[in-house]
Amino acid sequence: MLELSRLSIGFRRPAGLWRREVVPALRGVSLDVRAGEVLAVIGASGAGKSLLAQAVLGLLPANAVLAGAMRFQGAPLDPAMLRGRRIALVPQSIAWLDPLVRAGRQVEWAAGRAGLPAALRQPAATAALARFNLGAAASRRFPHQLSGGMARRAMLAIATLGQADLLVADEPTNGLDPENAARVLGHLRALADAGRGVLVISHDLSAVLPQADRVAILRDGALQETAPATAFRGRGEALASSYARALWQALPESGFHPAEASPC
Ligand SMILES: Nc1ncnc2c1ncn2[C@@H]1O[C@H](COP(=O)(O)OP(=O)(O)OP(=O)(O)O)[C@@H](O)[C@H]1O
Ligand code: NI
Repeated sequence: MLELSRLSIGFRRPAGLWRREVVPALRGVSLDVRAGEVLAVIGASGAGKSLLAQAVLGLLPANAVLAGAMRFQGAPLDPAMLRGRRIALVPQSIAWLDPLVRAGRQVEWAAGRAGLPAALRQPAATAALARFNLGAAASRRFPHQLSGGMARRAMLAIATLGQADLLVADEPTNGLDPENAARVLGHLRALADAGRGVLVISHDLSAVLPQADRVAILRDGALQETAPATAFRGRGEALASSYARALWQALPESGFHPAEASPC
């Protein structure tokens, strides 16, 4: 569905009086998202995860330089044409919500953009908010009256309300308690099971692993490997990169204790 080939992103900055240099941020990343799957992109803060999302949605800052190829459903990707219709984004920042408009109304707008007739927009918005555990009281609030986690769930309602084929969710569980986080990831899983493609970005491998089909590991702008979620078991012998193995072994659920492994 989505194919990224050798995608590189850098940022122009002045270097002396006349020259400009490009500081690399994403280096030759190739990956694909298939219909029906959840692909998790995992990496530490600053690894380039959000840049990947911004590139796919055509939302990179003006000083960004992009190289490589992006294709969507077999054709060169034109983000401006597809954004919000065929490709939806759950942004990392809750500042994407309009501060002057009540949350429920913003979800209704999304229903309008999805092509629903006026009479159906409010019930659709109510249902979308309820899916993420938000009721009428939250719907009436302005963004600044919502908690961070509530605002994130409102953005999830907005992004998932349409019929987008591909959903890109950038840190969709940040600020959520385990119950709401599980609900969010469960819904993303259900969208994939219904045939959509889901690219979920997170710094938290253990949170997304149970719902992911494949996991792409980013480090300092470079892809370390893309592995099936089933490779994250045992001591990570099935993982190709030492970085992915170290990430896995650091999790309690790996059951790996370095102290036990070394004879001392
Ligand atoms: N507008 C910009 N100008 C210059 N550099 C930028 C810009 N936006 C991002 N970067 C750089 O690109 C790199 C990757 O940023 P990105 O936001 O993709 O990280 P991330 O993996 O999403 O991190 P986090 O988990 O903290 O959200 C960082 O080194 C960042 O400083
Ligand atoms: Ni980010």
